[in-house]
Amino acid sequence: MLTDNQKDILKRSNLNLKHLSEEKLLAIASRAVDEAKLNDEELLEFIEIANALYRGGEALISDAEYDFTFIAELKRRHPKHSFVTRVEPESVFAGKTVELPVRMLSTDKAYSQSEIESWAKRIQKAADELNIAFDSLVFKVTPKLDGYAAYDDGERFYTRGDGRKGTDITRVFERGLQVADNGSRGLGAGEIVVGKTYFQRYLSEFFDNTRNFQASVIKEKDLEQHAEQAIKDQAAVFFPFAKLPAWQGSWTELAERFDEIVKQIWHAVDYDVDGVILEITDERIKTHMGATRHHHRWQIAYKENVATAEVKILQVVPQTSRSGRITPVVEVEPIRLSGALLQRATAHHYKMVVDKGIGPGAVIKLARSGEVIPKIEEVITPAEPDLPEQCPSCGSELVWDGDFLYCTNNFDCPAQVSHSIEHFFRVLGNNDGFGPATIAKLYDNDIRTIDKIYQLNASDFEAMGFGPKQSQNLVDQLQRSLSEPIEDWRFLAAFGVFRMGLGNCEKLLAHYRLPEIFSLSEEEIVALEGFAEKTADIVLKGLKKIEPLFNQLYRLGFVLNETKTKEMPAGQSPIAGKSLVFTGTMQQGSREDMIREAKAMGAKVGSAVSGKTDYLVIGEKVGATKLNAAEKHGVRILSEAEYLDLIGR
Ligand SMILES: NC(=O)c1ccc[n+]([C@@H]2O[C@H](COP(=O)([O-])OP(=O)(O)OC[C@H]3O[C@@H](n4cnc5c(N)ncnc54)[C@H](O)[C@@H]3O)[C@@H](O)[C@H]2O)c1
Ligand SMILES: [Zn+2]
Repeated sequence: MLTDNQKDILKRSNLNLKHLSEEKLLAIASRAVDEAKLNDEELLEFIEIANALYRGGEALISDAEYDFTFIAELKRRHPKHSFVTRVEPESVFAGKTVELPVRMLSTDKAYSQSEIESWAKRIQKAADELNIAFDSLVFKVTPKLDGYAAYDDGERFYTRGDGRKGTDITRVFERGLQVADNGSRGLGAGEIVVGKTYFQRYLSEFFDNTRNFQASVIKEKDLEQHAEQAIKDQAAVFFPFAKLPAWQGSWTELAERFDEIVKQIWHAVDYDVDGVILEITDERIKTHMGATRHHHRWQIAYKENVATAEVKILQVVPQTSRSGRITPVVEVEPIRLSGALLQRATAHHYKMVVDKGIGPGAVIKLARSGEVIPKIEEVITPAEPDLPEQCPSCGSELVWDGDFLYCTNNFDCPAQVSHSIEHFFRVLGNNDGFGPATIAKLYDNDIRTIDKIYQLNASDFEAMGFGPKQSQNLVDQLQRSLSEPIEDWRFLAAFGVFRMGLGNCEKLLAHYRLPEIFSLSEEEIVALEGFAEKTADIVLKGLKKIEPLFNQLYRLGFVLNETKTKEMPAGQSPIAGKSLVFTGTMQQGSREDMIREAKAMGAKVGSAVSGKTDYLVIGEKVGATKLNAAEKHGVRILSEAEYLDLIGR
């Protein structure tokens, strides 16, 4: 049974059990029902409820189960779902909902030093792009408080809410809450926490856990007497991140003394801590790297991985992918890890297989970090690897390109051809029947391109050995794929151009219409959000390659829903035709992103203020030159918030 407190939280969050019964909810929580057996609605309802209960201080399951079992399953089914890509909402507190002064995001997470190293590489790239010496950068490590995120602007106090809008809980300060360490008000983001030792001694009798206690401090209009006392005793405080004990130093030192530094910072405070936060301190890098809707790219949380296991490798099987890359699939002795049965692991490429000795008999440490197929964390006992000499599909010679082995057969490697066809029908998503077995049979009958498939009629299928019923069904399904409407970006993504997954196709088609994308220049692609120079080059080459097939299929008359274009019609955009200059550090995203958006809305964006400038948009830490110039020319100055208001965001 759910407790009364839990029921109360669900009621306040406006969550009802629609797809699950209470019994099933609890059965899932106790893992008596496997997550894979849930349909999408049930899985999502379970996650929503777990999240609300967690935020309300009455968690139903452990964090590890939440992250590695349920969110991992959701991520596998719907990688773009808002629970994966945005800040998870919290909505259980009494008080007025208000816009937050700055956006409060979640954090990106890493569970191994190698993931931290990849993050540092992204910082290095940003430093290179800005001509800043990477070695001169200061990294900062602080404890990751496991309390309640809140923001103190000096006057008002807010919960994190959904990251954009929080709840005004200024009353908590009015009730006597202090800032940790005799700190002053107005230090920005932090967490409401309670001392561990104090909790054990005075509060554990009345509250299940610290989270439960912290939630009660925020949630209740009338404080419980022990909570009131804890505030008086300054055991429960607001701890601004700016006041946290920190390690600071260069990347070289951090990488060298990683374990030691993490351990020291992890234990630097007497509060519940669920990791450490690593971030870069240089404002230029922060602005340059910006943020996703979920986290700042210049910050990352390092958490301990609870789900690791040591297993023996049975064999490493080469598989040829759609692009001809040979992927090593590592098969291991089956093992259960945080609830799931694992039988295989990913090694990124054959270079890694060779370097690390990933061969039959080797013992490896697996970590399940949010992905369904676990990563190889460490090779404990290496073994001689088996390197494939030929493509496992067509027997052609293999060549190395960088870290990867490739099949040299670009025309009729069965694996490449079949995977491309399969990919096409799967991504379209408006048909059934073209799975691996069907496609293999077509391949054997010399039907090896998608346009040829669309020319087949029922008797052609029958002649290839498909039964009469299946043959008719295949023809019906082809017809259905042509007449059932799909988004144009989905259609484009089905061609499997390297780097043009669903997301990038949608971005591209928000600016250009379908056939015209084939005549775009590299500059035009680079100008779009998310397309760097290197990507643009690869995308152009990829588009060239599919153009003939695309034209043939496009002519068949698929029913495509056009993506809504980003450009607003002039007159409707409040900044169309206006001349803008952006300066300073922006809080709501990177300056580059804002500039791109402004351009897409029809504004001209310059770098210097002149008599022609309409608006100067200022972030934080603005130099005097631009401000003086604006004053001199009578240019209207807008704060970041005023600007976002103006464009209606
Ligand atoms: N058990 C459950 O049922 C359940 C349900 C939902 C979420 N969760 C847990 O919550 C996590 C997601 O929560 P989240 O979005 O708060 O993300 P998160 O765990 O990544 O934490 C992000 C937050 O860390 C805080 N933070 C703490 N110390 C900090 C420091 N030193 N510097 C900067 N920021 C610091 C910030 O307030 C920031 O908002 C999940 O990974 C999961 O483990 C558990
Ligand atoms: Zn091949």
